[in-house]
Amino acid sequence: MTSSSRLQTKAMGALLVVMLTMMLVVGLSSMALIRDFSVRSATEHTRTAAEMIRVSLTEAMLNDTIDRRASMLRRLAEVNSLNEARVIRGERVIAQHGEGLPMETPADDIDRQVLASGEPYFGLVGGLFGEEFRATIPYIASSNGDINCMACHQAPEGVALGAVTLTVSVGHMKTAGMVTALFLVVIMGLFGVLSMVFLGRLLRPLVETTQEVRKAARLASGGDFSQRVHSRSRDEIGQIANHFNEMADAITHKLTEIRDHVARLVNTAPDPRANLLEETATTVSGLVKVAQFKQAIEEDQTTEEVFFRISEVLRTEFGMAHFSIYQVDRDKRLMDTVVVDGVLHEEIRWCRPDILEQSTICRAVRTGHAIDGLENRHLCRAFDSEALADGRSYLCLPIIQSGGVGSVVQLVVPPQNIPALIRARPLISAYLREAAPVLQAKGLMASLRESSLKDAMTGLRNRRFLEEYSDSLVAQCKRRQMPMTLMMLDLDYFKTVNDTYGHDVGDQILRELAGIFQAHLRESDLVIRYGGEEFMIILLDTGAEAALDVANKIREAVQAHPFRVAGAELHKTLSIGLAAYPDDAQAFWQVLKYADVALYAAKENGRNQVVRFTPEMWPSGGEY
Ligand SMILES: Nc1nc2c(ncn2[C@@H]2O[C@H](COP(=O)(O)OP(=O)(O)OP(=O)(O)O)[C@@H](O)[C@H]2O)c(=O)[nH]1
Repeated sequence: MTSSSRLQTKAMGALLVVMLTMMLVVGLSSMALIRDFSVRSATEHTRTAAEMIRVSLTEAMLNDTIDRRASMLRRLAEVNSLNEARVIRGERVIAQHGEGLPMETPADDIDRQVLASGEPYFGLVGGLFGEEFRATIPYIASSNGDINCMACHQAPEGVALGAVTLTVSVGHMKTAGMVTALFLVVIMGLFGVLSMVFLGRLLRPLVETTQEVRKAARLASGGDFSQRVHSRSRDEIGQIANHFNEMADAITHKLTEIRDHVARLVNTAPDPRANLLEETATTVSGLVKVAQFKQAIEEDQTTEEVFFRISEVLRTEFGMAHFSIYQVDRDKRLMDTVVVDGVLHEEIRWCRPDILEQSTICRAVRTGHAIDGLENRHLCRAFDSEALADGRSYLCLPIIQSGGVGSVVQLVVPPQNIPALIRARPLISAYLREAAPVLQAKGLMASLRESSLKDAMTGLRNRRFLEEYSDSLVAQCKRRQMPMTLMMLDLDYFKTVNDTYGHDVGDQILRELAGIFQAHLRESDLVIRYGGEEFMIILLDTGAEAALDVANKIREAVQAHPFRVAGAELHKTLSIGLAAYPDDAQAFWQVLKYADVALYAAKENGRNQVVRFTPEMWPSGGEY
């Protein structure tokens, strides 16, 4: 049963209870009133009859016809519609005139009590529902009035000479009362039925309206605001329907507006069949997370942190298990994996490895467009053939930075996860759109920083790099308990090159020299242009002895190298000073100074040689 019909049932039930109570009260009270009336009229009737009997008996006594009193009583009873009329003698009369007729002796307690008390008795025979009324009325001796009782009776004033017991039928009055009560009850019953019909008609618009409002509200709570309520009247119920409809219109309008705005934000077409409320709420909460994500990545320090955060979003927010994030080096046309399946710097897994060497093999990099391998799995030839055979699909989303593809997010799913990825795609794209400018800014910052630590002419690290990283180099050596050797290198008689061939040729020689250094060193060794034509090489995890070999190899390589300048072939030599940490000194800058002192010694000794620092070279023996 619906709540609205419950309302109707309640109202009808209440009316029914009221009507039944009223019928009962009216029925019973009308019966009681008629009974009361019948008792009163019977009382009056018997009083009158008693008086008539008294008068008749007195006259019979005076006329000496008292012997015929029995038949007289019968006639009087008939005339007065009495069922019974019986005269009883009191003790005084019996004493004066004898017992009299048998019927004249007291028949019951009431007779005796009335004679004794002199008080009349009136009552229904058989209780409240009796059909006969009985009156036993005493005849009191009195000298007053029109007849003096004491003239005939020897009795004191006020004594009951006798009494008369009369019974009269009140059955017809009882029947009349019941008929009246029944009539009233029937009338009220009819009135009740009419009231219920009327109430039902009155309640119907309320019931139907509330039923419709209830249904519409239930649908609205689930996000469907299409239901409208039919307005049935112009009263408050009709107004409720109208107000509800206006409210539903306003909500639908506003929500549609919000949904369209939100859909534009995530670059997707709103689905008119989708649940308005749920769709909007889901997208808005997704966008809130995107905004939080943006705030977080802006505070990240490196692009790597940003990529890892994207990876975490893919894993936790979208439940992606398999994906790759590639970073593209546009200048060199290379690309590299940053994250694979949530792990940083993992081996390439979901594409042919040759895309790393030639980024244009990657379709997303080449075209700058999203590559939708969910619909057509054979769209990109670089997708891993094993994954393809496993039935997996892919979606590759390029991240555009500085007008080109800076990175690519590749999502790999089994067939059953394709619909979920299609649904998630707009929001994933929203995340990547937010990440793009942040990655660009961070990349720019990183390259700016990188360039500020590099020498523009040779591409080697500069003196500023040394200033920034010397402490961490020492800390690293201490932590790993490894040695480190510093070399100071200086071209011999470089001034003459400048003077003879000009500065440009001098620059070219310096650049070539940088190439020779790098060719003879390990990846972990650091080559720094210390200033002018002076260079510094730091050999990590290398003691002075091994470093001497490296230094000599470099020196020999430079000596053997033909610098081709202005159509001529030029040979240059190099002097190298060398000092070791921690053997020569504990402080970095002191080791550096000692290397410089050794270089000076090499120059002094005739150039084109490697000199290892010895304490005699620093006669003061003091701290730097
Ligand atoms: N072309 C060019 N020359 C530079 C650069 N930096 C320093 N030089 C020159 O290198 C020369 C260094 O000369 P000096 O320090 O007198 O020493 P040297 O001629 O190399 O003789 P040594 O005593 O053997 O060092 C100077 O002429 C500088 O102008 C540079 O970046 N490019």
